[in-house]
Amino acid sequence: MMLEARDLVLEDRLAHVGLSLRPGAITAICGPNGAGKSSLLEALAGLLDVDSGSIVLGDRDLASYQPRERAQAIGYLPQEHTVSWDVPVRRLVELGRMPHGDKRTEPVEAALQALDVEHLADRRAQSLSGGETARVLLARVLAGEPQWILADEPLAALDIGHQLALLKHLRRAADSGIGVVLVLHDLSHAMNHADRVVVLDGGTLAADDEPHRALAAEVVERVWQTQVEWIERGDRMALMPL
Ligand SMILES: Nc1ncnc2c1ncn2[C@@H]1O[C@H](COP(=O)(O)OP(=O)(O)OP(=O)(O)O)[C@@H](O)[C@H]1O
Repeated sequence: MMLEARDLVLEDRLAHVGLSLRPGAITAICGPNGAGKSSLLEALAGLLDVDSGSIVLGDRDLASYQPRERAQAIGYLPQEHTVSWDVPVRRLVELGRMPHGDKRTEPVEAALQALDVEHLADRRAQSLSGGETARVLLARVLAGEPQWILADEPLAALDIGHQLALLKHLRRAADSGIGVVLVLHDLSHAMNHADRVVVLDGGTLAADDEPHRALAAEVVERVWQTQVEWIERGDRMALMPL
């Protein structure tokens, strides 16, 4: 099922943004601070009242979905990683099954393993480090086995090893048909791991294309106002500030 933003307008935050996202791919949303990335992701998750326009999942307006049905389809990880309940980690991840109303343990164990947090399963959730918290909250999203994973800066608190492990996992999820949408500040990760990059600037679309085009040095210079050069090594690219 496609996930579409149709002519979205949100006061001072998004202006006439239109996007059509296909499942089975990783889409990165990039842009400078305040560009509207989190707002767009929240809107795509059906969590914002927009001034005009709509979000359409499949052939229906997302607003017409029951909250439970929407939560089964879309797993959303917000930018703020707050844990309000000091329950054991496994219990927190089990809450990801809530939209399904079942107690299946297999997706919970798979999510704990995928995010490398099995060893933390019996720890109190509020006792975790920042990166551990981020991984546990993403495990809760994965435990719900959503058709779409929408994650706001999922790599920000992670060390490089866990960043790459998560990107590999998300690639496998995308290859299995899940739609993955990530807000990313790290343009090298977006370049190397996304199938498509949406660049926002001041609440409008500055680019929406395959990574090499959307993040070409001239686009980065224009949108981020920073001079850069891409260094190529094999099939990997690294961003070099000039
Ligand atoms: N709840 C809100 N009400 C009004 N304006 C908001 C709200 N949240 C964010 N904004 C403003 O909307 C604009 C876009 O914010 P948003 O959080 O979507 O940007 P972003 O691209 O995710 O930024 P960052 O990289 O800093 O996380 C900013 O100018 C921000 O100050």
